[in-house]
Amino acid sequence: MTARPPARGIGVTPAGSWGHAAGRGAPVPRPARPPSESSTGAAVNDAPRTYDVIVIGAGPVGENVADRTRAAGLSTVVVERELVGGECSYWACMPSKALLRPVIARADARRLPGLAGAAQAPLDAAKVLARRDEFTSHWKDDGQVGWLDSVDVDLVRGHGRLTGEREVAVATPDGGTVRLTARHAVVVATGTTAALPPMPGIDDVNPWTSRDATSAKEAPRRLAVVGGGVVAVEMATAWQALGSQVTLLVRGDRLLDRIEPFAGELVADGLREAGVEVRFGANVGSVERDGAHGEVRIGLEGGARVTADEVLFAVGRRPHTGDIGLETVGLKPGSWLEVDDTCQVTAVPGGWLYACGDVNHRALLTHQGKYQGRMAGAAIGARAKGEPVDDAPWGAHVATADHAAVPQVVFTDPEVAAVGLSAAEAQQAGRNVKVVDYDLGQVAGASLYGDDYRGRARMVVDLDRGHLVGVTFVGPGVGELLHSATVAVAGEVPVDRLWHAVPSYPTVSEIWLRLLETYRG
Ligand SMILES: Cc1cc2nc3c(=O)[nH]c(=O)nc-3n(C[C@H](O)[C@H](O)[C@H](O)COP(=O)(O)OP(=O)(O)OC[C@H]3O[C@@H](n4cnc5c(N)ncnc54)[C@H](O)[C@@H]3O)c2cc1C
Ligand SMILES: NC(=O)c1ccc[n+]([C@@H]2O[C@H](COP(=O)([O-])OP(=O)(O)OC[C@H]3O[C@@H](n4cnc5c(N)ncnc54)[C@H](O)[C@@H]3O)[C@@H](O)[C@H]2O)c1
Repeated sequence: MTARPPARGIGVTPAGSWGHAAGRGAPVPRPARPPSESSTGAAVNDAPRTYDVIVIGAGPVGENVADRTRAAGLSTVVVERELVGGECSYWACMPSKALLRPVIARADARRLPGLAGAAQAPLDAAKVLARRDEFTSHWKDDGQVGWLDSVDVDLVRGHGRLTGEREVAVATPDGGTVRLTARHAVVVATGTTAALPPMPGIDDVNPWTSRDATSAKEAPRRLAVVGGGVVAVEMATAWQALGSQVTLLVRGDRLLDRIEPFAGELVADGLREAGVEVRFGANVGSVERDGAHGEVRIGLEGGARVTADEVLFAVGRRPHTGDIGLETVGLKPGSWLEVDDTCQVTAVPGGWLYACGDVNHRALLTHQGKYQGRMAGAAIGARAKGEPVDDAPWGAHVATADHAAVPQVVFTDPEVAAVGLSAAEAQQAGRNVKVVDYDLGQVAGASLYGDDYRGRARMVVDLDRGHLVGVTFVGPGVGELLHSATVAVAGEVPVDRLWHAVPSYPTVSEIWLRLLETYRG
């Protein structure tokens, strides 16, 4: 990763140059390296190397923790067993969005007379996949390793395990062991992997997981997708457009069940219009494949069957904590790591163990994990220097937004963009709220954006506190609107003051004016 991304050029920009770590000015002066430290991952001797901070896992979150602890002047080492940049850079956010961007651009073009005709052709799947490969730097991490080096964070390649308080042993690829000791903190940022449900036949069919769905070299003729969450709807959108006939098997009766119900409804409509077969109440009971490469037969409860060339299971995640030595510090292997708002693991005494990102299960999103990394890194820095920790809500060392203002964009057609609480969540939390809905297609900027614009917006106003606690937009192009809502929710901007925030005419942002007019009656 480079601190300042180079101008984008195919084959030049490393994965993760897209901003996982903060941009910064001059490098932070590095403390003198103790004799036991090495700047390489090679096993130099058996003596433990001592650092101020050890980070296990160099995904986007581990990188950001390391960035912040180095900025605080603490010597820092990260341990990575695969690629520096983690799941997000190589098998999740970046490749999936590289696959989806042309799909969404084409859908937008098809809504514009004068352009629609030119946008009827199928996507050139080979070129889309080649661009995806560029965004993953062909699954090489030299760029991000270079970034670590540029900020004086050491890297040890291998599988890291806790071996006791402040101790980590790394099993290196050459069969050696590097022992590390932390003066101040060990941060677990080991992320997650795809969960597979226990089911007859699942071990024999070699199902696709999110890794295959983001790195496949060609579109299967028929793809069955199991799940109704974000991975399922995004990957159904991508592969249907890239040439597969997709069948989406949803065990419940709606998509995206953690977001406002109208989001799932509009996304289901969009998937169906794109040619995806969406089946609700489809509970998969068994899977079997004809030989090693034959078709997959998926048995649904009730007796129905679906046949496909590949089956993707997108049914959630499990933490990478099964083999990281949790038992040596009194924790249960395989568990999510519960943390306080500075990301200290609450069940481990002494305050030296932190967990950031997916592994703490607060919000399985890159941007939110990176935010936790920034806060935890700053808290570690303050504690190491004996400075006060600002842990009041919204303080400098706490990830308060995890509870109140987690934003998420789902890159489907239409897009979904949501932050904070849904109406149902706010009501369940006992809040006195007013829910305001508006048809996005009635906004001038939206109708200019594309003909027959279909979308909807909702804001949830806490009447006792006088500010928004949740906003959801669904419609083409709404992803870029979301940050305005995040600022309103995280900033607890009084709704009366929002009335003075004038959106430009004629943009889709005028939805704000319409929502506020409706609220005020
Ligand atoms: C298909 C898909 C698309 C997604 N799209 C988005 C999106 O658009 N936007 C978004 O915000 N989020 C998205 N996410 C979620 C996002 O990928 C995760 O929230 C993010 O990767 C979490 O970062 P992390 O650093 O916590 O973990 P990871 O990215 O999983 O990184 C953890 C790292 O730790 C390493 N590691 C694990 N165990 C060890 C060990 N014992 N020793 C050494 N190293 C170890 C791993 O090799 C890995 O490199 C998507 C997820 C999926 C599956
Ligand atoms: N654009 C984005 O921000 C983005 C994109 C992809 C993933 N992600 C993140 O990655 C995480 C993982 O995504 P995901 O879609 O795998 O998980 P998810 O938790 O979002 O959805 C899982 C879905 O699978 C269903 N399910 C669970 N067990 C099942 C079973 N046995 N059979 C059938 N269905 C089952 C659930 O009801 C749910 O609909 C999410 O938390 C998400 O936030 C984010």
